Amino acid sequence: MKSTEDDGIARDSEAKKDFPVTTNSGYASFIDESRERIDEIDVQLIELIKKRQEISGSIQLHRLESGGNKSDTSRENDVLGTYRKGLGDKRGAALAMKILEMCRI
Ligand SMILES: C=C(O[C@@H]1C=C(C(=O)O)C=C[C@H]1O)C(=O)O
Repeated sequence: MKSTEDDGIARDSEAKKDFPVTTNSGYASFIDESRERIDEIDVQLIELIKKRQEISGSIQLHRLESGGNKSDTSRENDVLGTYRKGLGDKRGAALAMKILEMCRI
């Protein structure tokens, strides 16, 4: 299995402690409960993305209606920087680009 050092992603070291993953049923419970947590996170992420789309869209629309450009490259670079700082250069940039794309009207 990859270690944190290999890929830069921290592991949830607490997750497995509640389960005797040395047995088949313990392992299945660990997977099931971990997936439930992932599902909850995904629901939250989707809600946050939808909220971001609404806010971003209203800024873009306002700018368009005032005769300006939809996009603002300087601000997009700041957003890119935030994600790179938080998630690492490669993953951060990839996610920021996707989110910016999804928020364009
Ligand atoms: C929301 C804005 O408009 C656009 C959308 C952005 C975004 O989704 O973060 C960033 C810059 C702009 O291209 C903004 O200028 O803040």
